[in-house]
Amino acid sequence: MLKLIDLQSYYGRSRALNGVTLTVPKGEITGIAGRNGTGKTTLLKTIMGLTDASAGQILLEGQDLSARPTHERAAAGIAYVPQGRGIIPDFTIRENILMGAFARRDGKRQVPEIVAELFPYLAANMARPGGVLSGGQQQQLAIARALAAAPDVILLDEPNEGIQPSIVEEIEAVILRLKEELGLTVILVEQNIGFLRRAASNFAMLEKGRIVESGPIAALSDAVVERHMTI
Ligand SMILES: Nc1ncnc2c1ncn2[C@@H]1O[C@H](COP(=O)(O)OP(=O)(O)OP(=O)(O)O)[C@@H](O)[C@H]1O
Repeated sequence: MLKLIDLQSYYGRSRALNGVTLTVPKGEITGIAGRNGTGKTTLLKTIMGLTDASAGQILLEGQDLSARPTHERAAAGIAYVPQGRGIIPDFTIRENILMGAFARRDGKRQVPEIVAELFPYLAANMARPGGVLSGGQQQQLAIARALAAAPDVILLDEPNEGIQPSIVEEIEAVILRLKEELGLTVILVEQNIGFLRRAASNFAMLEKGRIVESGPIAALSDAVVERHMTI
């Protein structure tokens, strides 16, 4: 279980998270929703230790990671798939994936077998540069890179953003397999409420850096969406 307790987070002196407390159940998908600029990305970055400063506790199976540097959080089992994917265009697919392997606790530097199972196209094109891939393929590559760290928890920031509708279903299927076949704990920032309702077991709705609604996914009603997501 991942427990976030009273998280505050800052960019310079500006506060972007203001007291976020959330329990993320093990082996489930927890959805994070909210309008633009409400702190969803900041929440994931704070879990990874990537904002300028933060306070509060981040407990992974009881171990407090909040004072640890990012690479130790990765080694503790948290992997991050950032918005925009962060692929290195001049690196090959294999090199992009292996970047994730540096966080592995067992020292193995290899492309995990599950990558070939989930992403046959990537497996068949390991020597191609990451930069030539489509948006959907780059998203697959970013997930593959995260899996190369052999994580327990994976943080996904709007994985369907900017991806062709025909590929969205494939990405969604992969996210469900991360939970069902690999038993990963997933935190999913997602604007597509339909997908959140299909995939997540719990949700938290952010507004101005705070959680304004949270609970089992059945509580993510149309009224809640209307109240906190329409402009
Ligand atoms: N690098 C940064 N420096 C300063 N302020 C930032 C930075 N990144 C985000 N912010 C501010 O922090 C707040 C939360 O932003 P964040 O990106 O976490 O929101 P979000 O909910 O993920 O939005 P979106 O849906 O647009 O990705 C916003 O007010 C934003 O302007």
